[in-house]
Amino acid sequence: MKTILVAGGAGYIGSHMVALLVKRGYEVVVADNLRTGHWQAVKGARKMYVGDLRDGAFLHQIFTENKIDGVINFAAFSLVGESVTNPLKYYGNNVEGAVSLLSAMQAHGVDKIVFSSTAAAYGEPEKQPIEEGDRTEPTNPYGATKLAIENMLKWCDCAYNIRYVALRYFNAAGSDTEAGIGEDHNPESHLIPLVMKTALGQRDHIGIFGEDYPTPDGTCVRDYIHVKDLAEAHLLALEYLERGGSSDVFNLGNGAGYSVREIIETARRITGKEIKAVVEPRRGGDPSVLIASNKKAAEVLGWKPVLGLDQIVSDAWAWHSGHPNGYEG
Ligand SMILES: NC(=O)c1ccc[n+]([C@@H]2O[C@H](COP(=O)([O-])OP(=O)(O)OC[C@H]3O[C@@H](n4cnc5c(N)ncnc54)[C@H](O)[C@@H]3O)[C@@H](O)[C@H]2O)c1
Ligand SMILES: O=c1ccn([C@@H]2O[C@H](COP(=O)(O)OP(=O)(O)O[C@H]3O[C@H](CO)[C@@H](O)[C@H](O)[C@H]3O)[C@@H](O)[C@H]2O)c(=O)[nH]1
Repeated sequence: MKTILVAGGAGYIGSHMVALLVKRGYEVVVADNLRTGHWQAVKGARKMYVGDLRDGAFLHQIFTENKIDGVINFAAFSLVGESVTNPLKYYGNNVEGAVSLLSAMQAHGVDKIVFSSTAAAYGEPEKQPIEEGDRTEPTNPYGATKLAIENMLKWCDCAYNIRYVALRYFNAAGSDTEAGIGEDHNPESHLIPLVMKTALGQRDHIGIFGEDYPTPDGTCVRDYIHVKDLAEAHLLALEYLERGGSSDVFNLGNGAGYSVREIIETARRITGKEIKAVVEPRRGGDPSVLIASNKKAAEVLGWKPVLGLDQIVSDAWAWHSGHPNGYEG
């Protein structure tokens, strides 16, 4: 049985990864400092280590006590706006955490890593759908830290033969209703959970950040991808590396775009709630359209997302209506 270290496994996407790995018969070891994660989200892991990736002694203990076959790294700060006002917090956590993790892998002879990158690595896209070879020019420090780590991974492959898959996610959403886990960020900044909180009556309205974009209804268009489809892609990436696959970068998105207004309409239909929406000014740094080409992930990894927008919204609604206070109750 293979043992996988999931760094950031108590977070939103990481906890869904843990649940899938356990379901598919992997032994799972989690490392998380619980800064934004929740211990209650970690289901079925063999061990959970609470500590910081930047702490070399902490990682040395994990790699000494467990025979780790591969690593998946979700641990990062990921609030775009905060990264603009406090870039050192982002370089300090995201890049230093990755340096420390790769150093421990090198020291302990672990040679496979799957890394959470982001569509923010592209910045303002040159064309739609976005392909992996397109220009990468992040427009905020968050995206820049992820791109810096992708570059670092390239050099670590050359120097230490640590092979990697970097996965550039588009907009993750939804939940695993069977495992009883979901999205619980504080503060929450993502559109779908905020729409759910509005449907629950926890917020008076959802703000629509700008309606003067060059899109069909004037609101921003994004590619929403179910967190369970994301987790499946990581598993395929891990299996690809286990087969000897060479280091590479893949987009993970549905390949379809929905506007902010379309998301709110879908949520009204699925929840049966009114969901008041108010147009507000644009949020700085938002590209008008981000849609993934997922062709490369299909061809090389054999990944095909199967859960569309209705499933994403209904699973998000199941989680939020069943856990109105997140993991706290
Ligand atoms: N949510 C999205 O739509 C989205 C899109 C693109 C990329 N991503 C990336 O996916 C990853 C997971 O995102 P998420 O939404 O699940 O975030 P999250 O904040 O819920 O999860 C991150 C986890 O990492 C832990 N962590 C952070 N820094 C750490 C450190 N130094 N040491 C140990 N643990 C640490 C946190 O406590 C948390 O449990 C992140 O790397 C994020 O940048 C997310
Ligand atoms: O209250 C809100 C919140 C968001 N939006 C809009 O909804 C869209 C989606 O926003 P959000 O859910 O915050 O996601 P993004 O800003 O698109 O960023 C996500 O998706 C990116 C890739 O597409 C990743 O890089 C980021 O990590 C991830 O947070 C954007 O157009 C926002 O302007 C609103 O109109 N009102």
